[in-house]
Parts: sequence; C-alpha cells; structure tokens
Amino acid sequence: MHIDLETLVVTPSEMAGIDRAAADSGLDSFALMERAGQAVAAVALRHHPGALRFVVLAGPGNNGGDGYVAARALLKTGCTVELFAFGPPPTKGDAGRARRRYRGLARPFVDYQPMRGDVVIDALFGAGLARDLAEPLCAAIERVNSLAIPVIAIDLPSGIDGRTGAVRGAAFQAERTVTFMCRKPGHLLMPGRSFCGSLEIYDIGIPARIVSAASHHLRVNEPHLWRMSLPSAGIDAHKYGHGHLGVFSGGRLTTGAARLAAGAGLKAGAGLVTLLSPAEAADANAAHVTAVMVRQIDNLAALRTLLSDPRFSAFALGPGLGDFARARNYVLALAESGRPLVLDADGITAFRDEPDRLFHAFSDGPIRLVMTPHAGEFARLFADLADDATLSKVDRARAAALRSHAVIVLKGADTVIAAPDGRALINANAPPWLATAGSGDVLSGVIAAHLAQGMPAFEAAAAGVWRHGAAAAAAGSGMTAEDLINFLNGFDQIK
Ligand SMILES: NC(=O)C1=CN([C@@H]2O[C@H](COP(=O)(O)OP(=O)(O)OC[C@H]3O[C@@H](n4cnc5c(N)ncnc54)[C@H](O)[C@@H]3O)[C@@H](O)[C@H]2O)[C@H](O)CC1
Ligand SMILES: [K+]
Repeated sequence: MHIDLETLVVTPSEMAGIDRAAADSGLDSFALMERAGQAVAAVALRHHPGALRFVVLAGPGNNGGDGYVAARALLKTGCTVELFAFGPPPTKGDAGRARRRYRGLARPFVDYQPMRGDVVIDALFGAGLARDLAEPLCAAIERVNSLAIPVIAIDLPSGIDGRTGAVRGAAFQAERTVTFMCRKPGHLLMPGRSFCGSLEIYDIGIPARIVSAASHHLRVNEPHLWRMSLPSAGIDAHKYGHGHLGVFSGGRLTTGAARLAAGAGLKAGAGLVTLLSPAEAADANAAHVTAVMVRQIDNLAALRTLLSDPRFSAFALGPGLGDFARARNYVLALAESGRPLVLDADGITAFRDEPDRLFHAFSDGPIRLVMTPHAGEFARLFADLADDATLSKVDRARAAALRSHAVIVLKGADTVIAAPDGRALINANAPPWLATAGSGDVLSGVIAAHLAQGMPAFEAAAAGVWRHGAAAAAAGSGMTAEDLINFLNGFDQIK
C-alpha cells in the first residue's frame, strides 16, 4: 500500500509518539537525529556557500541536538561555525551524544551578537516548545529579524507553536525551514506559515507506516485527495448529472453577492443555475444575467413548490441575503427537503441566537450542510470554540463540524475544511490577494455547484476551496471577484 506522506500533517505530540514507536520498532533514534542535522547542514551549504559564519543557536532539547549535529557537519567542511547554547546543555540521550560529538566551542547564548553576514541555524526549540519565550530569547530573535539575517530553522522557527501556528512571545522570520517526514500544523496555519519561509521536508528514515499510523486524518488540501469524487472522474462520470443549483438573492440593493455565487456555480460546472429572487429584486437580477436564470421566490409556500421539483439538486443561501427571518425559514425548509446546502454569510448569522436549531435540522442522514464562515461568523455560531485560546484552527473547525453535523469551511489565508468524522484539511494554495470583496460569494457558488453535481459534502468543499485558490493564483494580483470566476478552470485541467 502506498502511504502518502506528502500531504500528511502531524501534530508535535503525534510526532513524539512516532519517535517512540520508531524507537520501539528497533530504529536507532540517534541515527534519525544524525540524518536530521546532516540534512540541515546540507541545506545551509547549498543556499549559503559563501556565508561568513554559520551561527548555530542550540536549545536544551533534541532540537538543539539536531543543531549540534549540523554544527559538527559544517565544521567538517571547513566553514566558520560558532555555537551558542541556550539553557542547560543537553547531557543525556541523543542530544547529549550529539553535543559530545561536536568538538567546537559552545558559548553562552547571551554572548551572541547578531552581525550582518551571519547565517543563523535556529536549533533552539522545535516540537517541544512548551511555553512563551522570555528574555533574552525574544530580544535576540527580534534583533536577528531586524537585521534580516538569513535564518534556517530546524523543524520550526523557534517561537512558532507547532500545533497551532501561534507565535509564542517572538519567533524567527526564517528564510527556510527544514522539517522531518511530514508537515506540522504550525507550518501551514497562520501566522506560523508566514514565519517558515520556504519549507523543505526531509525523510530521516522513519517508515511511512509508523508515521501514518500515529496521524489523525489531517492533511494539506491537494487534488488527489478528492479527484476521484469529481463529477467528471473517469468511469464514474455516468453517475452524475450536472445538477440544478438554486442561489438565493438578497433584496433590491443587495443582489450582487448572489449573482457572484450563481455565476461561479455555473462556471464551476453546475448544469443549470437559477437565482431565487424576491419580487423587489427580480428585475435587477434579470437585467444582469444571461446564462443564469431568475425565478421569483417570495415566501415559504413558493419555496416549497420549487422544492417539489426534484431537479433542483443543491442550494446556496447567505451571500447578500439580508433578511434573517426569511433566511431561517428557508434554511429549515431546505433541511426538511433533504437537499444539500451551502450556508454562508447572512445565512450563518441568521442563526446566531439559535444555532442548535440549525444543527438539529441537519442532524440526520448523510452530511448535506456545508458552512463557510470567516472567523467572525464562526464566533456567532460557536462562541465557546472561538473563545477557547487553547484550540488550534483545526481543532475549532473539527469540533464545530462534529457539533453541527456539517462540513465546516473555516476561511482565511489558511482555510480549514473539517468533516464531522474528524477528517480535516488545511488549504495552502490561496494567494494573499484572494482576500477581496465578493471572493467568499464565489467560493459558496463553487462548492454549491459541486454539491449540485452529486459530490459528497467534504470533497465538494475541499475541491471548491482548492479551485478557488487556484483561480486566484491564475488571475494574479489586482483581480476582482468577477475575474476569479473567469479563471475557474474545468475539472479536466486540475492536475
Ligand atoms: N522524529 C523526529 O521528528 C525527530 C525530531 N528530532 C528533533 O527533536 C525535536 C523535538 O525535541 P524535544 O526535545 O522534544 O523538544 P525541543 O528540543 O523542541 O524543546 C524541548 C526543550 O526546550 C525547553 N523549552 C520548551 N519551551 C521553552 C521555552 N519557551 N523557553 C525555554 N525553554 C523551553 C524544554 O524544557 C525542553 O528542555 C524536533 O523538533 C526535532 O528537531 C530528532 O532530532 C530527530 C527525530
Ligand atoms: K527551531
């Protein structure tokens, strides 16, 4: 069986379990540290062959151990290396052994004076960072950052929490980060991701089956994880029609958001898309669309009539909707109808006073609700999860998915997609300029189009988030939400 470590993401505590399992299986743990440190030295030499001096900042744990190995390897090549040790130098275990094999000088950390021309190997803390950094660490890190000294971080930039991506006091702004076997959440979640520089993942020889057995269904969002669920995928193509997507429009002055979602839905592959518009906005909508259709829906009775047509295969509700009471009534009717639904923006906010009513409505049967909140909307439905500072973004999305029996797309530069069964993905293909007015409406439309074509909710959401990011990357900076729609690629072009 092929185990894919490329997309796997493991938390620091899972990684510690992996280390133990590797040792229990007879693997030489010092050999792992040797390979880790040697890999870092090789990266340093490859990228900085002309460094005036390599400065290894070594902490008291195994991250420091990797640093001693790297320092020894760099010394051996004739480079100038200085090592500054923070805290009690390791004496026991692999790190102690690595320290003893390093024959150079170890100076106290406080002696380090950052200088231009240095290349810093950051071996202070990795997976074992347990609390906020204090002085003199913070001041030294800030000084290195302010001098723009290139930093090669071992495993994680020191100060970045590997589980959450949070900055604990201060963190190195690394030029590159060398990690081992697979990524950690802190490499992908913000702000951690922005401190890592370019990330190199090095195989230090832990068998993939050991890594995978200790991991818990967290991955980076990549097409091969959902490609087989795409409507056009190979021999399954006949299973799916292209569906009919209904997108609810707001009132007279707030129709644009729904039109963006509808246009995106059509471009993303829904066979038919109809804007479901209140009377006051029907003319405005009709005047603006061509391939997208418009149908007047003014009340629950009209919606129920529409729902008696089985060809409507999915809905999107929320962008620009405005009227919360109407939103709640419609959502509950949609839930009853069994149709899949993307709930966004006002559709989410509409349930702020009674989230359980929403969750209850979708609590039975297969997952058919996808919610796409940004952090603020998330807090309206899941205040306790939003307030719990111990939770990572992944933990929050997972807990919310479980509670709501929905797929949660918790948006941001590091969008997390989570399912009630615990599967979770961190998205990493979105450029910063995707944060533009209307881009969330486009995302709703794309995901809803996938649902309309019969994709399961988790895959529909994951594919939607990825295609949305890819479209933004293709559109380039300065794009608008309309451009984003035009740059949505067909399924056949997803590599
Ligand atoms: N399989 C692997 O991935 C391998 C990883 N290696 C490296 O080992 C580290 C993790 O080592 P660990 O000893 O568990 O933790 P750290 O070295 O990161 O830190 C623990 C050390 O630091 C002290 N400490 C923690 N937080 C603070 C703080 N805020 N201020 C001061 N001191 C702090 C704590 O008390 C401990 O003493 C992993 O990242 C890899 O680099 C192996 O080398 C190869 C196998
Ligand atoms: K580090």
